[in-house]
Amino acid sequence: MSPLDGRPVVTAAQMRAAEQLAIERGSSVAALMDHVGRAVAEVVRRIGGGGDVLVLCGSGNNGGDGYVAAAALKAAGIAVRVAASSPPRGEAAIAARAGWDGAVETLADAAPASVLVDALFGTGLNRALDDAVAAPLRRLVEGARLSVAVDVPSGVQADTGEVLGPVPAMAVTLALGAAKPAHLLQPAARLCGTVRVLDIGVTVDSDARVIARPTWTRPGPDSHKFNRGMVAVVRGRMAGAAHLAATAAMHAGAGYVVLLGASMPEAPYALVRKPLTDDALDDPRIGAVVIGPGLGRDEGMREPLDQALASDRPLVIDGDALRLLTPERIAARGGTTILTPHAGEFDALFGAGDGSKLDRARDAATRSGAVVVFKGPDTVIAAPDGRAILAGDANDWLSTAGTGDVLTGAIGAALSSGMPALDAAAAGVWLHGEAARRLGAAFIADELAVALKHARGML
Ligand SMILES: NC(=O)C1=CN([C@@H]2O[C@H](COP(=O)(O)OP(=O)(O)OC[C@H]3O[C@@H](n4cnc5c(N)ncnc54)[C@H](O)[C@@H]3O)[C@@H](O)[C@H]2O)[C@@H](O)CC1
Ligand SMILES: [K+]
Repeated sequence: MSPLDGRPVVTAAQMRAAEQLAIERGSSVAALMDHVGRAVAEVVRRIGGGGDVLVLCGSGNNGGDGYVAAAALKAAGIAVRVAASSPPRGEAAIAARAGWDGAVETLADAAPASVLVDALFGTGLNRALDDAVAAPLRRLVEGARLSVAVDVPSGVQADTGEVLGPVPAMAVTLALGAAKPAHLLQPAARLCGTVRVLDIGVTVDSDARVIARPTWTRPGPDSHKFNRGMVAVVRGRMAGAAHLAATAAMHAGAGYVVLLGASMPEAPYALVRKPLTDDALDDPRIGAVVIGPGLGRDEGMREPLDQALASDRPLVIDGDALRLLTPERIAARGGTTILTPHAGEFDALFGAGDGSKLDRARDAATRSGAVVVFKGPDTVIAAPDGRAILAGDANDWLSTAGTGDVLTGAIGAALSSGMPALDAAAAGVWLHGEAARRLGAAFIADELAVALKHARGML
């Protein structure tokens, strides 16, 4: 059982393919189910505090896992009961049911236990739960001290993170073999509680991963202000937003941050202010140009945006600048570009789609040729080559003005240090998330920008 950080994220189809490969190499569905069920039982025994257990089993292989777990718990001396939504279908699940020698109650009649194990539906869910299942599930989760979902909470769509109908929240979810998008994407992620990956003896790989602590070198004896990373932030109509991004870049560890479009010195004096002259972006030491926070969406702001697009410097584009662009225009730019849209900006730029957030971010990255940071309570970072990084579990207090500007600045700092674009985007998202976690509640964006230094200090 291990945390999600850095682990592959797989769809149901990818997971089935990995399982199929394991089967071709000599395993079987029954053997995998046996492995899973026993591993689930071991975790439930450890975290269940010796309390009695009720295992809810569905008709598919998720239910099969449940029967194996129940039998293993019983063998370990735990008081365990089983209730089923319908009889098992499929050879392995039928065999697993046969391995359980106790009674099988109906969901409607089952009384709660102190520990509830939800093995009703996993990756095979294809529609909302019937009320005859949803209502007892809710009642039994409410009546339990601890609820544990096997693979995903029943009622969530594993690939998209959609919640099909009202589904109760679990305390713990045991992701089998690998994380699924639903463990990170909202609204499903909120219903998963603490997610741990359970090794099931199947090798999985994917070009999507869960965000992990970045590798971001600290200054050394050879460091000076320019080789630590030089960030140029373009100021627009609302100077405060660009100022937040610039402050964030400094506290994320950039060596030299210049605010372009301003000239009067003012605090903080570490922030260099210069006018946005025609050659302002020509300095080859600039490791990242940040444009968009507070830029303004009026036609007058097209000029600085054109200048930034024409420059050969790595570019981070956020906020208003995204409203003045098309994916084709960004793709035509070439070079390194990172886009950081929230949902509204994303829809305006790429169109409102109905795929999963992961699919939409990937499609946007392909179309624009840019790394796309599709931010929100869950953030998906996608690269044009198909790689993706998912970050869940954001501090809800980030939903306040200016925090997006801070993220843009943090990503700018990472990019300016020479990191590849996908890594830089992920490093900025990680730092931003960690700073917010440290601040706790009701912080403001100015504090978040400063708190980046504490998160940076952890690296
Ligand atoms: N494929 C494998 O080799 C393994 C799969 N494992 C488990 O198998 C799960 C996937 O198994 P399945 O593909 O059998 O799928 P599920 O066990 O998730 O359930 C699918 C079954 O439920 C029905 N169903 C779907 N939505 C329903 C709804 N709302 N109401 C009523 N019935 C509904 C489907 O028609 C199907 O019969 C994984 O999540 C995992 O727990 C593990 O046992 C390890 C091995
Ligand atoms: K489940």
